[in-house]
Amino acid sequence: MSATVLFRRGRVIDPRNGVDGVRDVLVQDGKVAQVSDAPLSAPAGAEVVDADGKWVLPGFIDLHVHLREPGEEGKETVLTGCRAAVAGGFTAVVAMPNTKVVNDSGLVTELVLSRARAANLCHVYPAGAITKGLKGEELAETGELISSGCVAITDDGRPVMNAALMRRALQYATQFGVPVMVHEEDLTLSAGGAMHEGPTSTRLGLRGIPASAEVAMVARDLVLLEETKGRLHIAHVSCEGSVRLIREAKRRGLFVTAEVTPHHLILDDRAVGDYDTHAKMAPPLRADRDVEALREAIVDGTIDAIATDHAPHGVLDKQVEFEKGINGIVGLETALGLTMELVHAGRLDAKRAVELLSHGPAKAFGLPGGHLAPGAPADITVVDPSEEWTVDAHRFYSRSRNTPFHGRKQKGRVVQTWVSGRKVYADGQVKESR
Ligand SMILES: O=C1C[C@@H](C(=O)O)NC(=O)N1
Repeated sequence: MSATVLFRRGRVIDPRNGVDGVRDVLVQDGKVAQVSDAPLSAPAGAEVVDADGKWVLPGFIDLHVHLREPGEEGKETVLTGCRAAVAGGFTAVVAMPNTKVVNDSGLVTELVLSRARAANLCHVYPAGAITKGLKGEELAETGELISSGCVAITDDGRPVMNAALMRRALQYATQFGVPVMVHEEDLTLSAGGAMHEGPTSTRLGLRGIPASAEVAMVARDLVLLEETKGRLHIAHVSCEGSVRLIREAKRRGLFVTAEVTPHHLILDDRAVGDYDTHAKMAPPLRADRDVEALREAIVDGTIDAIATDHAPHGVLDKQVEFEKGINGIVGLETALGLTMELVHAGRLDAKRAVELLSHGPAKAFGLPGGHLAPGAPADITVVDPSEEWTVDAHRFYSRSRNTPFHGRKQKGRVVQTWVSGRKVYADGQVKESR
């Protein structure tokens, strides 16, 4: 049930609508009803949220989440992933198709959507596969995927190595008005690599993945984008060379958007330390110069969104030799804290940080939400910007705990999450209504 709610005297940061100041926000019937400079009186029966000293924000939208259902429910399910999402302040997530069965058909899309309806916590938007079975050989039924509810197509986890196929995917997806989301990795350059190629990989004696494995594919796809006049979204950008190409493509007016993960903004390849598989992911953590370039790119608008690439894996996937460790880390419950590190360090202003987590992703994929104008869905995240806390992976709502950030001190925490005017997370508890 969505009640009448009054968020009182919070700092409302709504970048799309140019709002940054103390406001009252009234929510009715699952929508934002009023945003007011002057204090509002609470309608009879309204729940009042004292937001003094807190930030009242458009709900966060994560363009890149692995929910693992169907097929790997031991790592995550749609339900446990949605719990982790709302605990992290996310009111909407885009679910990657590299499940087992792959989401390359309307049937799997509908299954994910029905699990999301049953979870009834946050919005879940499935992404469908570009190619059947993610094999990179034959296009999946793009039209069927989109009419069943997919908001993008992607082979995430794998690149589309066949350029002709990629070109056709861009042509098709454009007709349906959805972005092609790409995992940029030239497999002939990354083959056998376990981490970024640089002094640290040399010291550890690990085969490296050069930055060119990503940059060369970004270059190829921007050429194809220009030719097809399609719509391209570049997932988890990790290096300086990619940033430079995307910046230039945007300047020339190509329809390209891009995301970066919190971990690529915070850590460099030295985090692999002593063969720590919790610092292993695709693309790998890069050099400090790349991290610096990514930080500049989120500020200047080259990057549109912070997306977590939440990638749950089991203990046995990680407690192995580094080369055998599986790629990926969970991210939903640490994204805000890590982003706030950049805000507190003066590297990112609060308004832009909020934009990267809300309006930026909404705009990139054409999703509802991401702002708080009257009439917008009442998807709202309340943050205490000064609460200090320590990441404890054992307390994650996610079914998996694979994070390099366990024990890290954070300042800034999600205190409440509201979806369509319903409180789904508060006081450290997910509020289920199934
Ligand atoms: O692209 C990907 C896929 C993901 C996964 O675990 O599915 N893990 C990663 O680290 N990168």
